[in-house]
Amino acid sequence: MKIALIAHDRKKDSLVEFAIAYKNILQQHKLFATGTTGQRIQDEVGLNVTRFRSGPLGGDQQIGSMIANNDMDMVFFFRDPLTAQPHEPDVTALVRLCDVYHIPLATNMGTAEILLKGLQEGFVDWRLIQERRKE
Ligand SMILES: O=C(CO)COP(=O)(O)O
Repeated sequence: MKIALIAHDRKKDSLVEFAIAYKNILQQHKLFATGTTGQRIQDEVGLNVTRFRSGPLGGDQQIGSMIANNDMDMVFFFRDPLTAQPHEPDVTALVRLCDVYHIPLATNMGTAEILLKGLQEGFVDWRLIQERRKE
């Protein structure tokens, strides 16, 4: 499965901790990330990640494009609800596309844990069916 990892600055530590905790699951999948988030995941967790541009520089839209092309299976986007983002329209657009294309999306640690464990336990059937259709 293709998984996107994104975090606003104040949530990057949490996403790194999450990735460390669930490295054994995440390393089984193809990982994609916005620039700075991806760099931290590579450096501090040792996972291979395809890095796009930094979120504010278009990285969110690049991941959004994969979603729109039915080429992303799950998104972990640790958003900071307490800090205004200069690229809020990009954030909103990415979240909206997840809903348009029924892509599982976790925006916080609690949901992320359930989503990733559910993936590991085989509960994410719908996306697997979509993935098989692309073959
Ligand atoms: O701002 C972001 C997502 O909206 C994250 O971008 P970076 O990973 O480049 O910091």
